[in-house]
Amino acid sequence: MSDIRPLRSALYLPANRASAVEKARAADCDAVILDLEDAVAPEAKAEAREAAVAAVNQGGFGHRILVVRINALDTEWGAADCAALAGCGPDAVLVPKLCHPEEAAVYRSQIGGGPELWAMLETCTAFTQLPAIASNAAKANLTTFVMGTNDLALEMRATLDTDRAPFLPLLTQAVVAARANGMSVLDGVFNDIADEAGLAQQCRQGAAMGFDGKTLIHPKQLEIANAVFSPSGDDVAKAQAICAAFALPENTGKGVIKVDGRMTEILHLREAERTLALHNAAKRNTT
Ligand SMILES: CC(C)(COP(=O)(O)OP(=O)(O)OC[C@H]1O[C@@H](n2cnc3c(N)ncnc32)[C@H](O)[C@@H]1OP(=O)(O)O)[C@@H](O)C(=O)NCCC(=O)NCCSC(=O)C[C@H](O)C(=O)O
Ligand SMILES: [Mg+2]
Repeated sequence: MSDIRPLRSALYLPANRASAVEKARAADCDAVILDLEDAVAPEAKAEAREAAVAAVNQGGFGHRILVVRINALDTEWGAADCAALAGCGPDAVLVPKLCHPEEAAVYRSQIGGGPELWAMLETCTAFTQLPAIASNAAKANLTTFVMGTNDLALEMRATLDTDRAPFLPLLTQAVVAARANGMSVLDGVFNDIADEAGLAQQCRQGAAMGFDGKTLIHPKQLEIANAVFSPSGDDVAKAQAICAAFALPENTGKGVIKVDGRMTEILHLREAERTLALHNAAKRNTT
């Protein structure tokens, strides 16, 4: 479990906004996503692509997982984005609007073998195809799903508010598909930068649903996401108590014991070990 990778906070920024790129190098986040897609105007696509390649080559992002979100291959910019990123080394390339199971392999062949693929789940078609997309993911080293709730809301003609009632079945499907295939899964963005209470509520909702973390659009949002998606002091204390109880000589070989009055099985021990590993890894990522 020592290879656990915290993904509590993934900060998007337009790749062609130099001041934001500089801030991201020191931001308290687990991943940085340099965007070439919706945050970049059509006339600035080439400049943003060059800026992303320069930022990847320059490095300086420390422990942060460095991701570049490209334009889709069915746009006029997608092929050039893939070619540019094949020549440099981000940790991952985020594919927007993935719809069909065979698409990940096409992106993989254009980008080459280096970076992981991540994919946005943000079209209605993707959700009709999700089990097949997820079960094909490993072949293309597609490791992570990212919810695109803005695009989904647009296509569904649904209302995207803090509670996200219309999206709950889809959010759950994304988590289930990811977990069934050993993938990570990140929740969508919260657009109202000033609404800290709303962000906290939505982070708690995402954490309770099983997401690894949240995608974010402003540095002000990082602290809340990091706090909600990190194990709390109480979580850590409970996990330590479970590990300690199973380690007692009288509990050797037992599949179920009582810890603090609660039935506790081996599956709870595994969960406790994961909580402690995530706690330690998250501490290492704290700037
Ligand atoms: C939303 C913003 C355009 C707001 O920008 P601005 O009004 O300039 O904000 P501030 O004045 O508060 O900025 C203060 C400084 O902080 C830096 N900054 C701002 N945002 C970021 C960021 N995301 N990362 C790093 N640094 C950031 C600014 O550079 C300012 O510094 P300085 O210039 O020195 O004063 C802006 O926040 C922004 O562009 N956010 C990211 C937008 C984005 O990437 N969108 C695309 C991804 S979201 C998406 O597409 C969802 C998905 O696909 C879906 O379908 O749901
Ligand atoms: Mg989108």
